[in-house]
Amino acid sequence: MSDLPILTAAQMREAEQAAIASGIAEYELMERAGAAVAEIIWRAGGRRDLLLLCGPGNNGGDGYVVARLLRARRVPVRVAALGESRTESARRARSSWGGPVETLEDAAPATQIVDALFGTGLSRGLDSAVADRLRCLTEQAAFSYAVDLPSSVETDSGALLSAVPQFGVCIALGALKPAHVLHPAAGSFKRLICADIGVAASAQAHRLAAPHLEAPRGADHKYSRGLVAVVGGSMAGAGLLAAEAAARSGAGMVRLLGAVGELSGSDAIVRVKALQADCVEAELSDERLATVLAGPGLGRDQNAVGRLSAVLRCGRPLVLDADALTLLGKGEVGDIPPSSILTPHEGEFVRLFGDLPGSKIDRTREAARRSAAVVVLKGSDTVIGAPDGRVTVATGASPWLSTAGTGDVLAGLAAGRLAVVADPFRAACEAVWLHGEAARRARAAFVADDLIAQLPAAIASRL
Ligand SMILES: NC(=O)C1=CN([C@@H]2O[C@H](COP(=O)(O)OP(=O)(O)OC[C@H]3O[C@@H](n4cnc5c(N)ncnc54)[C@H](OP(=O)(O)O)[C@@H]3O)[C@@H](O)[C@H]2O)[C@@H](O)CC1
Ligand SMILES: Nc1ncnc2c1ncn2[C@@H]1O[C@H](COP(=O)(O)OP(=O)(O)O)[C@@H](O)[C@H]1O
Ligand SMILES: [K+]
Repeated sequence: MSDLPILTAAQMREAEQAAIASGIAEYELMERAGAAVAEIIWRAGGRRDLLLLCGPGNNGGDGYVVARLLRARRVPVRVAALGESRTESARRARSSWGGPVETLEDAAPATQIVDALFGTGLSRGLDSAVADRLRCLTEQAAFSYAVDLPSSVETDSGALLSAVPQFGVCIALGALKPAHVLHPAAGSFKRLICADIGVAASAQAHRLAAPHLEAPRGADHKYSRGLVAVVGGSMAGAGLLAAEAAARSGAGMVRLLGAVGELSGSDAIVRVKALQADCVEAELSDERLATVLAGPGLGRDQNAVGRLSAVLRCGRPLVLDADALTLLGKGEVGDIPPSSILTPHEGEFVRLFGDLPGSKIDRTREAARRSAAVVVLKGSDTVIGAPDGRVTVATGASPWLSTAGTGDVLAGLAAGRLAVVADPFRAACEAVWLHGEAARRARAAFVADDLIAQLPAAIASRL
């Protein structure tokens, strides 16, 4: 997994224009795109018969290049087009193909199908007859490819503008687009390949990459490795899950502040009786504390408000989750201290920041800017935003994560990694990646505790 750049349609056009200004002709970019796609299809499908569906723009142009190149390798290729080509490069690619062009309605199914109808230029949903035909042909093929994007997905938001069939492979050209990583669009293909076409793309948004972690050094001790306090509350199990995750995150020591004696769990976690706000305040004055986590199981009553206020005043790097976010959203406690990590799910996010416009990437970035905090907006696509505009998006997390308590594990993990690396954005990225990796290792039907058990192996895999 690499930290591939993610570009919006406009940013991609800018990158393309810069490449053209540097002396690469637009048609040359189309040839490169077509060659990259043809190579991928050739390697997987060899001489299996293939049907290319070509649209009117440059996405269709890429398709004609693919058709020509695979015909040259003696693949039985047919082309079906949606009208005439409307750009100069696409017309050139079509005339270089020079073979027969069927209509979409008349085209018979094939073993391999390539959707080169629309890419970043899609401006509205497909006509229902076109969407139906695309679905039918795709479902009947054994191998299916979407060139750049599945036709019907909105490039910048990942929304579906009309029904999208399930593709086997999506081949992103030059860079990833938001629709490659954001749901629902990111669920419309099984595999994603990003083809390099020589367009230099620098971006503030990237796909989350596997982190490089460091093992403790000989001179380290439990305090130098990071002391984490987890401020528990009325739902003690959630606080314990978070504390257990923090304890297996690489941090040196974890204290769980709350009631003592009523919970099982690891004896490595130091239970500290701190039921009232003043006790929490006293405990959080320990200079050695590297991070404080509040939220999982905190509760929402007046006692929780008092405890959270003590947390917000303590001056340590914070991770705020669950009930802490809900109380902040209600405006019942103070402001969010800068450099905190916030880990909302969609509901908590809206309660905190309202109904922000734009894609999940835009909304997370704006929330991070407004709060001066690192915001981890969770879900099947988790977006991590920093106040300076950097964003990473985690893809491919196991849907088995949709089970109670996994958010508490993520919050504990984020607090632990923050204690280790002292950089909120890096800590949040590491935590999200490790969480996804623990889920991958736990395979299926796991509960939150099983994720925690997988954390040491997930960490060991990145040392
Ligand atoms: N960027 C790069 O570096 C490179 C980009 N390359 C490729 O270019 C692709 C982008 O090409 P593109 O801009 O020509 O847009 P594309 O998606 O082909 O379609 C636009 C056309 O479709 C039309 N149209 C839109 N929606 C419609 C609908 N629902 N139903 C019917 N018509 C509809 C729209 O007309 P409209 O009616 O909106 O005016 C317009 O005519 C990109 O994805 C990649 O594959 C590579 O070649 C090389 C390097
Ligand atoms: N369908 C899904 N696919 C992948 N990850 C998911 C899915 N649903 C939830 N998750 C992840 O599981 C965790 C759930 O967190 P949260 O909603 O706070 O649950 P809880 O409060 O029960 O712990 C988050 O890390 C989220 O990203
Ligand atoms: K396409």
